[in-house]
Amino acid sequence: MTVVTSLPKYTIIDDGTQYLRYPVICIDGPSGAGKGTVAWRLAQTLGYQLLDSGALYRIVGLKAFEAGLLSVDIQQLIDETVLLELTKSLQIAFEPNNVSGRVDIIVNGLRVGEQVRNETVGGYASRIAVFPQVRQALLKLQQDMAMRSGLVADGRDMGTVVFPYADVKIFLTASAEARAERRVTQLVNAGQTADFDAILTTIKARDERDENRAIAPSKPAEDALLIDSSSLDADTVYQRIKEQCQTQGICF
Ligand SMILES: Nc1ncnc2c1ncn2[C@@H]1O[C@H](COP(=O)(O)OP(=O)(O)OP(=O)(O)O)[C@@H](O)[C@H]1O
Ligand SMILES: Nc1ccn([C@@H]2O[C@H](COP(=O)(O)O)[C@@H](O)[C@H]2O)c(=O)n1
Repeated sequence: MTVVTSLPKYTIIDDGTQYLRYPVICIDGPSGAGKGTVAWRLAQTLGYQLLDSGALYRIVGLKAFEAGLLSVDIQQLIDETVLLELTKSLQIAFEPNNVSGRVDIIVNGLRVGEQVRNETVGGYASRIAVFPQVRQALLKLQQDMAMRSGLVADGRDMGTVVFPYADVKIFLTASAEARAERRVTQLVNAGQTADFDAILTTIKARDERDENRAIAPSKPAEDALLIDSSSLDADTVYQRIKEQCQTQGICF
């Protein structure tokens, strides 16, 4: 029998104010490390909500591209004020999709297609993710998700910035080569062609941008458990994280 503990807890955040919140499990790490896969399984098993924070940045990146804010020349400056207005104009919601094993993204009432998940949009996301005002505009939406039920949050700065008080923090990584290989398999299984070298180059470029930006860089929280999944299958990763959750008092 699965016993789900999702009781609200009180916690004190910075300014001394007491907030009601539920258990939070953070899974941070680079693209292709397996965060989404394990986050989905944890959320399903525990009956928690799933925050796919990368999807937020992907949506803003895609909309910025469609609005002509992202030039092909990556060095060209982006107008942060315009980007902020665009970000604020987006009403974003998630809905679990049992077929894809990910959340569907609803923007201003319309479901966004799977194109948001491709590597090109991942690149747009990492270009707009460097802007402090954009990150700030997305912060409350993310934190509010922990006010309604238990939460599994997948991203880059879940444990360091968004939920510093989280019950469980995992930094899930894997070598760039292992992650590129997974992407190739994913694309081939979807009937698409895939160039390993091109994917590896793109992954490394995105890692570089995410790890070296001035605000909320991708890095493990001081109290995170580090897991390198390069030679671990997805089930082993899940079991390790489950053990860590149990150690922190989350019941399965
Ligand atoms: N431990 C694992 N071993 C091998 N393949 C894995 C493992 N975990 C996940 N995968 C596969 O690797 C691919 C990428 O996984 P997933 O989408 O979960 O990564 P991610 O970290 O969420 O990436 P992104 O941040 O880009 O969304 C998927 O096809 C998934 O099935
Ligand atoms: N908490 C987060 C999550 C994501 N990003 C940026 O979005 C890009 C896409 O993320 P995926 O997890 O969907 O691959 C990512 O490369 C980051 O640039 C972020 O900054 N913070």
